[in-house]
Amino acid sequence: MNLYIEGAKVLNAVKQKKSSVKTLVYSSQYDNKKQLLALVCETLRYGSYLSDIADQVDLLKTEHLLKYDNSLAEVLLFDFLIGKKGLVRAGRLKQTMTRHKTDIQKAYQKICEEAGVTSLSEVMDDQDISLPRYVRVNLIKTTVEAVISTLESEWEYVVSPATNMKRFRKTIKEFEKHHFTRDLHLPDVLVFPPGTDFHDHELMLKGEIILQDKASCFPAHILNPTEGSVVIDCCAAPGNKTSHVASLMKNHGKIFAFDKDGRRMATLQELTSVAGVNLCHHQMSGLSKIDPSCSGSGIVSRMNKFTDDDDSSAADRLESLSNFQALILEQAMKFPNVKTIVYSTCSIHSQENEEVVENVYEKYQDMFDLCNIMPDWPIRGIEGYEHSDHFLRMTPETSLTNGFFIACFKRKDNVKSNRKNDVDLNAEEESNMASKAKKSKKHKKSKLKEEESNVQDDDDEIVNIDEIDYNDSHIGAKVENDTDLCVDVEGVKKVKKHKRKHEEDNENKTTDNDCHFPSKKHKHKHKNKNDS
Ligand SMILES: C[S@@+](CC[C@H](N)C(=O)[O-])C[C@H]1O[C@@H](n2cnc3c(N)ncnc32)[C@H](O)[C@@H]1O
Repeated sequence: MNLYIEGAKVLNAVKQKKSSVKTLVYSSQYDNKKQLLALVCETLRYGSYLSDIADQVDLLKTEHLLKYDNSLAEVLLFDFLIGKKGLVRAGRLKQTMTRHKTDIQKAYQKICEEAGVTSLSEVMDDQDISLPRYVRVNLIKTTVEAVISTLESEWEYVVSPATNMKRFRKTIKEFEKHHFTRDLHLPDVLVFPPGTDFHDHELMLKGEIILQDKASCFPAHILNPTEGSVVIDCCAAPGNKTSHVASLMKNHGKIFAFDKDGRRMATLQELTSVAGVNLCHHQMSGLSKIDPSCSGSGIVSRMNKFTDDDDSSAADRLESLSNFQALILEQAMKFPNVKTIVYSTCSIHSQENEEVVENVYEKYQDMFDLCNIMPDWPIRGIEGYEHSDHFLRMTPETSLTNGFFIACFKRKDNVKSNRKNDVDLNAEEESNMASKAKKSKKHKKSKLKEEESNVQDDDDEIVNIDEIDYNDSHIGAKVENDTDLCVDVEGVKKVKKHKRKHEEDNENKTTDNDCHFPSKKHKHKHKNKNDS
């Protein structure tokens, strides 16, 4: 089977909007899906230029082998001109292209000259959004000041004068390669130029810093757990947010980390262990029949716009994802002593965000309030939803992060539940959860092994390009338990605690439903154009 013929078939079907690139590539008979996906995506990226070159050279009219197939000409031109290895195993198609080599190169040069570049990849690089490298300081092991001081031997710390996001963006855009600064919004996050490589850095290896996109650092801050809190991380693996919550709790309190995927859970255990987290109980959860992934449509990838599903099967998928997300959010609301719930996704789709939150809120508004988180954050939920103003959105263009969505609920004062069944059910659930956690601790290793062999590999259908996992996403509902309730591994115990001074201080700082970020008078609205 020929790569280019298959590539052209997929490309034609995509152009006719028959299905998404991913679906078409997976249903192709061509063995090397990764290679096929890369070829189609790259050809789409350079599409208009390649089509221009084919026109200028008159390839379609002069070469019967191309059968008036513009897509075939484009995939061939891509590998002929731009692809790293040139045309591979193209047989007679290669001879066809080679016959026109001089004309093709002339046309390519002309286009480059017109664009003022020496190669078309320069044009593409300008169009790609590269996000800064965000580094989260692990407060369990060190302090932000200590990390800055260590890093100053290699990088230059820049004190940003920015007081708003626009200026902060400017500071970062003007960064030189060796610059870094503190994040404007999150006190434990440092910002470096895109592509800064920390993977082998000693601070990384010691677990003192963690590479985590800024957007995904917001949920833990919005949850704002005090030391000693009890937190349930519902979809926890691979554990970045779990370890962040532990860091904010200074390793004091309890975290129940749930995930249904044994392999990812093993990663969570490794990650939290390197980070020195020792308050975490890991648990495989039930609900395993529901499609686990969110669309991950907010994750910045050069290929995203070409691989994003926008066909009807994707609509079905979005629907089942949002059903799952609503289910898990409702589940969190049913815990009778849960005080704060943070819901986040790295999807840009309103079906997984505003719709999920508003539908669940409608059912539970007698018990929970929607918090007005970070009132001064300029990008709110999609307009047209009743509570858009209460939601946070992030986009690569505005916040220089992956696309992200966050909502936060707080239990109304003195309202436990007006639904008898919920309370009964929850006492049982909490008890189950606690005893499962105990069991899990005892049999952690054997259970993991067993689950790993049983678990369906969610990533089976994922093809990575440049190591990007398109399906990675955050269906994270985090639950901070009422401080009056201690969910212990022995079982559910109600323990009246004296509120500690720092908790009272914290309460005094927090007004109504506003979370702990400083509020500003002016609110701006932004309609997210990316939403579909
Ligand atoms: C995007 S990931 C979570 C990322 C994680 N919060 C972090 O910050 O590292 C979503 C997780 O949900 C898990 N998941 C999916 N369905 C689940 C279910 N029914 N119960 C528990 N976890 C589930 C998946 O296995 C996956 O690890």
